[in-house]
Amino acid sequence: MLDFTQLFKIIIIFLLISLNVNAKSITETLTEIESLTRNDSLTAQAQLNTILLSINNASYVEKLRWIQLSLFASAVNSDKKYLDLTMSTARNLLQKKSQLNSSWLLLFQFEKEQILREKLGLLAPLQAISQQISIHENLRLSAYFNRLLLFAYIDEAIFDLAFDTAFKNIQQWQQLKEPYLALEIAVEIIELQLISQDIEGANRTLQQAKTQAKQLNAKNTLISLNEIESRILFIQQKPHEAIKKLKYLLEKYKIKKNDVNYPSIIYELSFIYYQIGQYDQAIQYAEILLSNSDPAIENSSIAAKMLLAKSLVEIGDLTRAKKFITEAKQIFTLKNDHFGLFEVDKTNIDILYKSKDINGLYKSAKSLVNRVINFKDNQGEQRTKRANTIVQVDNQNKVIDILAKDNTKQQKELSVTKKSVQEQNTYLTLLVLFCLSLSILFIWLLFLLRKIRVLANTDVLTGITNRRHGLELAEKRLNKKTQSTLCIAIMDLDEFKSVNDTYGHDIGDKVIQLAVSQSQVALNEDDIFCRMGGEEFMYILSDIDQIKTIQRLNKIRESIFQSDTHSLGINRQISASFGATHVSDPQNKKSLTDYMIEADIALYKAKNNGRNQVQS
Ligand SMILES: Nc1nc2c(ncn2[C@@H]2O[C@H](COP(=O)(O)OP(=O)(O)OP(=O)(O)O)[C@@H](O)[C@H]2O)c(=O)[nH]1
Repeated sequence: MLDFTQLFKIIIIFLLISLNVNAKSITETLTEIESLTRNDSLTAQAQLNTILLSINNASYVEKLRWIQLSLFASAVNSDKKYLDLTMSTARNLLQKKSQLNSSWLLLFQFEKEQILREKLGLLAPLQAISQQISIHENLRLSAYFNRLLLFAYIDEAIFDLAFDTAFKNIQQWQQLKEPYLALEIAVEIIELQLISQDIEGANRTLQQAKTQAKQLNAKNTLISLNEIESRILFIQQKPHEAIKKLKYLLEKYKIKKNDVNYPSIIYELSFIYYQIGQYDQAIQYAEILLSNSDPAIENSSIAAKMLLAKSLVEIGDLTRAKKFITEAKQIFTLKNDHFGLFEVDKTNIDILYKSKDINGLYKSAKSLVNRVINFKDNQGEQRTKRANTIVQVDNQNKVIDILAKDNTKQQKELSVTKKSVQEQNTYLTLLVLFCLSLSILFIWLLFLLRKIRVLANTDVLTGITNRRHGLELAEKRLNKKTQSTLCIAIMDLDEFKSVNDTYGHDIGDKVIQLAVSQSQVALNEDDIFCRMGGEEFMYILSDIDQIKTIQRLNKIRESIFQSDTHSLGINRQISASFGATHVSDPQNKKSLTDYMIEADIALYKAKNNGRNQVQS
C-alpha cells in the first residue's frame, strides 16, 4: 500500500512531468503544425486555432511562430476570416508596449496586405522601415523582414536585389533553425535562378531542396518542387517529359480539385500544351481551372483566362478569345496589375491581327506603347526603365512583324489592284478607242450624208443647184414674205444643137459650163440659180425693182455673149435668151408653175425675136 507521502510524491512527479510535457508541447506542436502547413494546410490551420488559447501563456518566440504560421496557413488556404482572426490575435499577443512589438505588428500587417494581394506599393514602405528594423538587432525580426522584402522585390521584378536578399535570408533562417522557412526561401531561389536562366544552378538547388523537403515531410513543398522540376524539363525542351511528370504528380499524391497544388499543376499543363501548340489540350486544362470557382485559385484563374484567350486566338475562335480577354482585362484593371494589362494588350494585338483589323491593331499597339511609357509605380525609375525596354522591344518586334506581314499583304493586294487597274485601263482604252471609232464613223457618216445631200442637190456637169433642188428652193422663196421684187427667169442657150453638132458633145458640155460661170457675174448670194436640164437654166433674183432685175439678167446675157470661146477651140460666139416674169402682187401670188409658164412664154418671145435678149 502506498502511504500518503508516497502518493503525494507520485502526484508531484506526475504534475511535473505533465507540466514539462505541456511546456515542451507548444514548441513541438508548432513544429508539427509547421510540417503540416506544408503538407495539409487545412488541418494545420485547424490545429493552430485549437491552441489559440494556450498561446497567450506561450513564450515570445512561440507567439511569433504561431502568428507567422497562422498567417501562412490562411494565405495557403485563402481564408480571409482566419487571416483577420490571426491579425487581431497578433495585436493582442504583441501589445504595442515596445518598439520591437510595433515593428513585428507592422511586418505582420504588411504580410496581411501581401496575402490580400494588395502588394503593389509594399516595397517602398518596407524599404522605409529597414533602418528601424536593423536598430533592434533582432535576428528573427530581421529574417522576417528580409523574407517580406524578398517577396516584394520578386513582385516588383527587381530580380538582382531579390537574389541578394534571398541568399541573406536563407542563412538567417538556417541560423534560427527554421528549416521550413529556409526551404521556402530555397524555392524562391530556384525561381530566381530560372528567371535568370541559370538552369544548372536551379537544378542543383532543386535537388537539395527536394532532399530537405523529404526529410521535413513537407508534402506541399515537395509537390511545388516537382512542379518546378517539370518546368525545368520544359525549359530543357522536353515538354512531353514535363507533361508526364505533372500527370504523375496528380496521380501519385492523389491531387484533387480542392488541393492547394491542383490549380498550379493544371495551369502548368495548360501552359505547356499551349507552348507546344496543342491548343485543344491547353484549352481543355484552362477550362478545368476556370470551372473551379474556388477563390483560392483566383490568381490561377486569371492566368488560365489569359492562356485560354491566347489558345482560342490560335485556333481562330476570336469571339470567345475576346470574351476571356475582356474579363481578364477587367480583373487586371481592378488589381492595377500592369504586367497583366501588358499581356492583355499583346493578346489583343494578336486578336486584331487575326481579324485583320489594321485600324484596331494600330490603336492597340499605340495604347500598349503608351501604357509602357506612362507606367510608373512606387519602385520608380529602375523598374519602369526595365519594363519599358522589355515591352517596347517586344512590342516593336511585334509591330515590325505585323507591319512586315501587313506590308506583304498590302503589296499582294496592291499587285492585285494594279492588275485589275491595268485590266480596267485596257478595257477603258478599248472603250475609248471604240467610242472614238464610233465618233469618227458617225462624223464620216454625217460627212457622207452631207455629201450625198449636196450631190443629190447638185448638177453633176455644172456644180450648181440641180432642177429638183432648184424648184424646192424656188417654192420656198415664193412662199417667203419679202419686200423686194422677185424675178423668175428661164435662160436657154441659143442654137446649142449646132454647137454640139459642129464641135461635139464634149465641147457642148464645156460651153454649158462657161455659160454657168459667166452667169455668176451678176448673181447675189441669195439668188437662186439652177440647171433645169440640157442647156436650160432658171434664175430667181430678188432686187429693189423689176428694172434692176432685168438689168442684171442683161448683164448675165452680155457676159455670156462676151465670153472667150476661143479657149474652147470655138470660132463663134455663144449667146443665150432669157424669158422673165415678176411676182407683181405679193398679196396675191401665183403658183411657181404659173410663173414658170409666164417665163417660158417670155423666153419663147425672146427666141422668136431673134435670140440673145431678155423678154418679160
Ligand atoms: N453637149 C450637150 N448637149 C446637150 C445637153 N443636153 C441637151 N443637149 C443638146 O442641146 C440641144 C438643144 O437643142 P434644141 O433644144 O433643139 O435647140 P437649139 O439648137 O438650142 O436652138 P434654140 O433653142 O431654138 O436656139 C440638143 O441637140 C440636145 O441634144 C448636154 O448636157 N450636153
